[in-house]
Amino acid sequence: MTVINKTDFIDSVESALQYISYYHPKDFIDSLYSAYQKEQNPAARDAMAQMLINSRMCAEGKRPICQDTGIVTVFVKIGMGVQWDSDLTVQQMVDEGVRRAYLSEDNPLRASIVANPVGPRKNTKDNTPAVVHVKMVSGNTVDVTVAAKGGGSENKSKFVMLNPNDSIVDWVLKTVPTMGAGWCPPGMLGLGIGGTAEKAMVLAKESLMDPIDIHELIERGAETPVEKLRLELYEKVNQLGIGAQGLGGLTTVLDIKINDCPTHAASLPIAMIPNCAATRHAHFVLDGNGPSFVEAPSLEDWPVITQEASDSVKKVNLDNITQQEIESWQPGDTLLLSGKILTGRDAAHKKIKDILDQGESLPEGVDFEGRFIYYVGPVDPVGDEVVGPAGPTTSTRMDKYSDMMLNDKSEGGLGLMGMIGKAERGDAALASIKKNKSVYLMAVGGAAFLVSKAIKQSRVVAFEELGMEAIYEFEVQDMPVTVAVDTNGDSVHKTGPQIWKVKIQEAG
Ligand SMILES: O=C(O)C[C@H](O)C(=O)O
Repeated sequence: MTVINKTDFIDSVESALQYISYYHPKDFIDSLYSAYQKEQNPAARDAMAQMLINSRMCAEGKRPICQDTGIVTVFVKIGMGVQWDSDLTVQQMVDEGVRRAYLSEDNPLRASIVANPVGPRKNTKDNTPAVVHVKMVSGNTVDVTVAAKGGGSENKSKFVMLNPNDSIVDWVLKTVPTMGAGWCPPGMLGLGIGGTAEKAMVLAKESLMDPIDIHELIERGAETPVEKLRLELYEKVNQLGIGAQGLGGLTTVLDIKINDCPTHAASLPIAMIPNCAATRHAHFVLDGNGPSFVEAPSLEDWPVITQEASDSVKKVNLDNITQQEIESWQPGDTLLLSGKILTGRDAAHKKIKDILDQGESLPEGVDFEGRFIYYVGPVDPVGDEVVGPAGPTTSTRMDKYSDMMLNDKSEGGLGLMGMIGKAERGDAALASIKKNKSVYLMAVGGAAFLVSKAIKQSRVVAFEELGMEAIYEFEVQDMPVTVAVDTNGDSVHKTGPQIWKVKIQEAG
């Protein structure tokens, strides 16, 4: 009989969560580096360069890869021969590990969990509770896989009940383009096939805990129907041309993982969950001999990459920007932004709308006229940092506020000049951008620590109670962004994938 001690379990969970916040798995680094080397679209290649540079900086500095340090998801397999020395449940022990890891003084992680999702969505402040899956298995150990799943990729999860003779490939190829770029490709797609609706979702999530090994499968060849499906989907999803950050390119997925199990004769449940560029998971086993700490990798596992200078880099001073200047920007231009920007994301936009709907005035300092907004929820700073990792959040979620933010003050809007975020904008937002001769710029999702180095000053302007969702004013210097939608409403997220899909087809 193995006795597992509460403290060993909690210490191991805490340590694993800290570890995955700053170390990408080696298989992910290798796979991203090989995609970077073969990429032919300069914009997608640059996005992957930023992700790789960011990853190495995080490993060196022990700071989070992404500002979204995720919802903690833990798979615990408990051997039937194990006895617990604990007054806490498994959920409580995991939550204690989460609390300690996220409130660390050396490397605080962002608290992203809100209670009462229907409302009032109040931040729990320590990133608890985690989502815990417990399975009883044979044996005398406790096997734990810890993951921290970003909200942007989790939001793009899909589920369908196909008929038994429907094509899984057709459904995946139809569905992936609808997911846009908010899941921060390139990453993995995890599929759960079979069981019931809820079983398929858990299978899909668990498949993402496996290492990237598609190239080994390509080399040895598929032997089972599931392996054949993995290879077919890997090839065909990449032929869609979506590319890194949805900019168009050769690599959209680094691997396709599939878990399957028996199902009802009438059913074919399919769950598909993407994993973003901030792939974070670690595995450890407790055998009664103390805590288990995952061994630190060698920095030699990371390639040393320098960003290639683009021909069309423009330096922009946002403090004296003119309408004429923004109208000269073309989709795909690289800009280095300096000056002051305001931030705001989901909760701040809702609060602004509620205030305006009640006919009240916005708090002092919240004046968006002629300014740029950055959609971000940063990590708290440590040491001499101005701000912790601060990469862009998915802009599409703010689409419905476009008219409110962009319309001229004379039309009841807030007169915002431009927006900075990640992923594509929907048709209503594009129409609003075009009508207001505004612009939308994108920063690279998954390069949060790198982006934060361009932020030289930070202060909270309003809504401090919203925590990371407060409105800040950042002073930035040479913050790298790409023009994603120009003042005519033309979007690189529409043209990029179209162009690269054709190029890939033509290359045969
Ligand atoms: O919450 C965030 O910071 C980002 C989110 O994960 C997203 O990708 O939209």
